[in-house]
Amino acid sequence: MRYSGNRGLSAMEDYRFKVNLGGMIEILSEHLYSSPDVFIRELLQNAADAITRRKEIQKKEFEGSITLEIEEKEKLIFADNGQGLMEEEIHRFLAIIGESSKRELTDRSVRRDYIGQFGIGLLSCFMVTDEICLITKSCQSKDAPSLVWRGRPDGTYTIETLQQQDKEALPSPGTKIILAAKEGMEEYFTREILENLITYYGLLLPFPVIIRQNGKEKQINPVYLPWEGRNTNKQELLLFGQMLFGELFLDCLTFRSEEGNVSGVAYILNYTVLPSAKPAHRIYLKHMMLTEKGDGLLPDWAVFTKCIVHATDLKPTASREGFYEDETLDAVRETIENRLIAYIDTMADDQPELFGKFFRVHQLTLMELALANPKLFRTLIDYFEFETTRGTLTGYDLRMCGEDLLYAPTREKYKQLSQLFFAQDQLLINVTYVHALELLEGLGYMFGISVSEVEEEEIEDLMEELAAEEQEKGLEFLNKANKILKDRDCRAELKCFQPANQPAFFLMDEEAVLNRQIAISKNKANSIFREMLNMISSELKGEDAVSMLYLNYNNPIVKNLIRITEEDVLKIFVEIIYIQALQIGGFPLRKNDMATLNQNILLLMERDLADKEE
Ligand SMILES: Nc1ncnc2c1ncn2[C@@H]1O[C@H](COP(=O)(O)OP(=O)(O)OP(=O)(O)O)[C@@H](O)[C@H]1O
Repeated sequence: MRYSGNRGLSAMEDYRFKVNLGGMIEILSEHLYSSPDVFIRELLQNAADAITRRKEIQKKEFEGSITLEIEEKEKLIFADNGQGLMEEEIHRFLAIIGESSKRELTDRSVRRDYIGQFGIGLLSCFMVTDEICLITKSCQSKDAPSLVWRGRPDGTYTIETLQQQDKEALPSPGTKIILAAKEGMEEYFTREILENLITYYGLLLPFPVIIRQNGKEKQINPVYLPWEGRNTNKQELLLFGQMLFGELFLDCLTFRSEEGNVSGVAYILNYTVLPSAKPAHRIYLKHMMLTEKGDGLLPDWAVFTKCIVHATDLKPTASREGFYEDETLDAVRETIENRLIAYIDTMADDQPELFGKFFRVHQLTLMELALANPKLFRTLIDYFEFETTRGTLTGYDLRMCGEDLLYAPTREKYKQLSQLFFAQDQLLINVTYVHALELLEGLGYMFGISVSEVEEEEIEDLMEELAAEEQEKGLEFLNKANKILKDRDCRAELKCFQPANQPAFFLMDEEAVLNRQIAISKNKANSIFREMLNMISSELKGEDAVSMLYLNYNNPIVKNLIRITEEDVLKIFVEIIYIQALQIGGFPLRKNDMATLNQNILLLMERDLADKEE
């Protein structure tokens, strides 16, 4: 009892918090642990720590081992030959929640060689059982007795000392944990589930982990890291990956970071994944499976890999499902990142065939990667492909062609111009594919090549002026044609260009294209939407947005047209050429365009028939 000084107030008493263990277990199972599966992880972890501790105490060689004995759907016995516990340790470490023998006694800091640290892991067993029975014998004294501790979720426990002759007494140091299946949790006591779980969590443990059932034993782990120390060749590593992840991989590479003492293998997926994909890795801490999420540890862009990673010096979060973000983690990520980049870089030169496959499968991810990383850009840009008027060209072809690089910014523009550029063997690049423009601009920047959007002048450069006397001959015709096209916001010009069989080439201003699309949509739209479209079109330059119809003087039909004097006949031809040029360029046709075309074709047919009758 304590008194509150000399003020004459009543006595004040100190009370102790009490913990409702049932409530705590509920919190742990519902909020901290992702599923009851983790009880196997916690048991393995404690056994591994106990073996580490015994090695430390005994200072002489002994081989640790863990055995899981299964009584199908009823019971499991989880045994290790670790350090075991004395009675006072049981009272302290098992009975006080949050107390752990794995912290430094002096400053309570976390010991780097142990996996556990919080003193709550064992409670996870209550997700699958109503009683934890732990039989233990300490290695610290020759005469240490076998003790039986029984803990229940209501917070009560008992300790019993066994006599040496008792059947359950342990012959040598270690700990045995016996769990009976809680109602409804029998599936966690089946061979199938337990073997899966123990392999998943304990595959990389450095001492044998054995499953025993009906007198038969099976070891589930190789006891060494397959990618370290020994001369495991690539084929073997690929087989290991196939066994681990259950799929075939294109290739694999190993990595190692001294910081955090991290090493592992990155397996290259054999199929395309979206850059936003979240692959399932296997990330182990101190030989125990920790998480499938590579967040923070593996570069975000490494989506084309599945990795198995082992770390000893990274700090896990409380839920043990990830790592704390700190400088060490950043350094490890950078090392893995550099290794992957170097791998891609050298693969391009050393294994061109494999690189070709890799490149085809992961093109989209590699584009993003190249754009974010100048070093990789330099390697990869030569392999990306671009659609051009000279066929499909790679980045390498483009940077070696020795020409300025012109591109069409929209699909429509490319469609309009490609015929003209193609006919004169001029280069025009379609950048409307994902990342194409950024890659092209990056290429220009890196190799000092001019990259620009195609302008009207460049288009006009592909067309020749008519000789002076021909121009004069064509003037009257042009005036008439312009009169015919006036209502269509279009101006005609006479030029010479290739291909000669193309009578006209239509070039529409970007805003004129939009105007045309709006006009078409307005016809179909309801009144509110029509209002909106009106507002948009009023902001465009409207009247000034004039399109050009370049009539090709190299074309025999156009040459003949110039000689036609009857205006009604000329109108038929000019309108047909105009609408046909629209169609070739892939422009949206207005409602009356098709009607005009049909009407004109009929008129031509009538004229032709009338001529024949005469
Ligand atoms: N197999 C075992 N052998 C020896 N001691 C054990 C064993 N299992 C548990 N203990 C003791 O019980 C304590 C509590 O275990 P528990 O799993 O609850 O927490 P922890 O391992 O210390 O930390 P964490 O909650 O991070 O796992 C341990 O610190 C250890 O002293």
